[in-house]
Amino acid sequence: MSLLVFGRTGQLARALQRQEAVTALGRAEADLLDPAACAAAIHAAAPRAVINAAAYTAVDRAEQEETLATRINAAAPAAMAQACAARGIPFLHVSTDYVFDGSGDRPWREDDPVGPLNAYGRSKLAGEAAVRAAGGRHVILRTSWVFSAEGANFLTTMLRLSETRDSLSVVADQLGGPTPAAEIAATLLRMAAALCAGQGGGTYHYAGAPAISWAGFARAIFAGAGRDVTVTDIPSSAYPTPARRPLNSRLDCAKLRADFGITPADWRAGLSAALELLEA
Ligand SMILES: NC(=O)C1=CN([C@@H]2O[C@H](COP(=O)(O)OP(=O)(O)OC[C@H]3O[C@@H](n4cnc5c(N)ncnc54)[C@H](OP(=O)(O)O)[C@@H]3O)[C@@H](O)[C@H]2O)C=CC1
Ligand SMILES: Cc1cn([C@H]2C[C@H](O)[C@@H](COP(=O)(O)OP(=O)(O)O[C@H]3O[C@@H](C)C(=O)[C@@H](O)[C@H]3O)O2)c(=O)[nH]c1=O
Ligand SMILES: [Mg+2]
Repeated sequence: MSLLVFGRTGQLARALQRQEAVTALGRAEADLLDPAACAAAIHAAAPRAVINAAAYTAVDRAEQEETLATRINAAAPAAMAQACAARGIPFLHVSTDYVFDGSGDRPWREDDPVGPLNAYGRSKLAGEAAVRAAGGRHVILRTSWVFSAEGANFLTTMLRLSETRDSLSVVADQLGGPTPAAEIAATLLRMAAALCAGQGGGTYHYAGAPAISWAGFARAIFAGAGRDVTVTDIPSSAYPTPARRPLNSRLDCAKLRADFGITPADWRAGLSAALELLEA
């Protein structure tokens, strides 16, 4: 019995496949727009645990497509969690810092009040509620600012922009923890093993450290990649987007350390590793 992963092409799905011989289902095998098909895929595979690494992640586009985003980010995980509960196997789901409203100046804890500012955040929050409501053994791992050498993420966006630009304006008032996809994959695999061995579960935060602004992250990317791009700090108000984003996106990861002995990765090491891969 292997681990079943929903998602094959995304950042996290790829990292999971690289680290363990999981069965990964792409869109063609299991479309999250068809929740019943996702449940059927779990029953057919009879895995020892299920990790959902698929999601609707286009934050700005979600403002126009909230119904679609909610089907993928909430109805599908609901069906997956129910199927897992029925089979008595653990379900591991991934959520986001965007369930919080970004107020205050201390890192968010798992039991802090949520208040998403945008449609993507609302769809992910609905997914969390559905996974809990299914009543099975589960983990909801909230992470933030995921990056890797592949796929659509802030790192690959910055490198693409640096091909044609020698200066960029980047928001400096949104703070969070950039998180390497490989570290989330490793964490989920450790948690899956623990859950299969009977250890609890629940909602946990896992984000890279130390916290930084998007502008600071951009500077680290250009320094690491040896690209001569000048980054100018701007406030969020100077970078209008369809979706509002939280200012304080920092996640307090103490609970994961206490319960599972897992410490947040330093994103600077993950950045170096990703840049090395990109240069190879
Ligand atoms: N990216 C980020 O910065 C953050 C992500 N997260 C969460 O982490 C998890 C992993 O995200 P990440 O790997 O970055 O996401 P990506 O955007 O890299 O990948 C999304 C994956 O979901 C798949 N997918 C989307 N729609 C469907 C569908 N209808 N049916 C089947 N598969 C579908 C995509 O497949 P296809 O290639 O076919 O489109 C792709 O494999 C998600 O739960 C996300 O919400 C949390 C915090 C930050
Ligand atoms: C390209 C660009 C972006 N920005 C800003 C916009 C935004 O506030 C910030 C990051 O841009 P992105 O579009 O990469 O961010 P975004 O897509 O909102 O990233 C989020 O994705 C979802 C899936 C999550 O769950 C979150 O944790 C988070 O990672 O940088 C600039 O200021 N200048 C720029 O040139
Ligand atoms: Mg994005």
